Amino acid sequence: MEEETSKAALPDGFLDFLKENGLDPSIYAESHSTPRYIRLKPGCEAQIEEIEGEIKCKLEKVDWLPGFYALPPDVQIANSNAYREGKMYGIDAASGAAVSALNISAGDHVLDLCAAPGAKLCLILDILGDSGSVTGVDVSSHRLAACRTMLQKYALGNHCRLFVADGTTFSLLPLRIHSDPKSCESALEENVTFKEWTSRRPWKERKKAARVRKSGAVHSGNQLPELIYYGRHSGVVGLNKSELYQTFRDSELMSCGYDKVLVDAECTHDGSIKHVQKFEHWGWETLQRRVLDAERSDSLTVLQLKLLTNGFRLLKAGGLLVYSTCSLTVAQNEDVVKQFLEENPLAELQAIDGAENWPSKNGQLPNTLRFDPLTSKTSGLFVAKISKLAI
Ligand SMILES: C[S@@+](CC[C@H](N)C(=O)[O-])C[C@H]1O[C@@H](n2cnc3c(N)ncnc32)[C@H](O)[C@@H]1O
Repeated sequence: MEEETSKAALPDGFLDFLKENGLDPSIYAESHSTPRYIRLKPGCEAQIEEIEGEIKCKLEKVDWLPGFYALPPDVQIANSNAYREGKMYGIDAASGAAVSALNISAGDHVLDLCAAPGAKLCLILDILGDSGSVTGVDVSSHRLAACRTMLQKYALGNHCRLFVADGTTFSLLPLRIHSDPKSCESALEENVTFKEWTSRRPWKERKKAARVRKSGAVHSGNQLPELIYYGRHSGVVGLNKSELYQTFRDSELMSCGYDKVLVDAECTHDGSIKHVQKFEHWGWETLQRRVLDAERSDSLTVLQLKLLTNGFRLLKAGGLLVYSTCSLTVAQNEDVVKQFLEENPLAELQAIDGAENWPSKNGQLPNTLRFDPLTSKTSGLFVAKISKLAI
């Protein structure tokens, strides 16, 4: 009966899309009761009762994912003081699982290749605390600007730098040597150093960045990555432009690359029930155009493979990469990973620690995982963990 209701609520085009991709529409049957999830900023756990009082509901601990809490789907948090003051984040538990699969430890240098709007990036920074670094990259300048706002809201930016760039060609290594944050020159010219970041950028610099964006150079990968934010301890302060934008040989990447890379790739979002639900308001025709278009799906798989390949190139030997999408189609997940493994003999799929207790199912490739909304009571997500072997 419930399945019938959900089928009736989904448009024919979407049902056809699910059928073509071998996906059972019943995974959306309980979508309207899927909980929403939050995590608390480290240090705010003692304030749980106060927060519960404010949002007028109990925070139910997610027993399989430390630090996460479930709430009924209709509870609003955006207007609460706790949210406004940056004490809690809205983030789906499956997203938390993707970050957990990276096994981040203190001091890691992490690359987040599709970072915006930044829910996973913030979690990574909270795990790292006062150590390591995070480099966030996204091709969309307005989405990455929202990510920067989030870093500022949660006071998380100290060890982070953000670049508007094409993740398929991004080529900057982590800055392992931290420079002197007191250096105080402008970095507009090659030979002067970056001073502390400020939101008030010189007019000339803003104009130049706008020109580059307008020309489409970011998308074509012909332009230097645009640094739109860097924290005091991100390693940028005190460098000059040529030091920041140094290029490296691929052989150097094996020892100097990132410890961890997250490729949370652009996808059709069909597994994300929250995303699908938005189309109830935007109109199902928009879903047809943005999600189901076959040509778009084909070019997406090419993009996903390129992002995964470049993310892996930037990983050091012994490092770990997580590939995730909020699509549940095999084409955007197992097929992409399979082709990538065939082309990259140094890549090996790894079991995800702790996943035996997660409400996920096995993917079609060994060690890959699928969170479907019905079984997991989370938003849909595919997760694969890949290590880079030494030569
Ligand atoms: C699924 S979202 C990432 C969500 C993000 N990781 C988070 O947790 O908030 C995918 C992102 O990929 C970005 N993207 C699309 N093509 C890209 C490319 N070629 N290089 C880098 N980012 C890209 C999109 O702008 C979008 O922000």
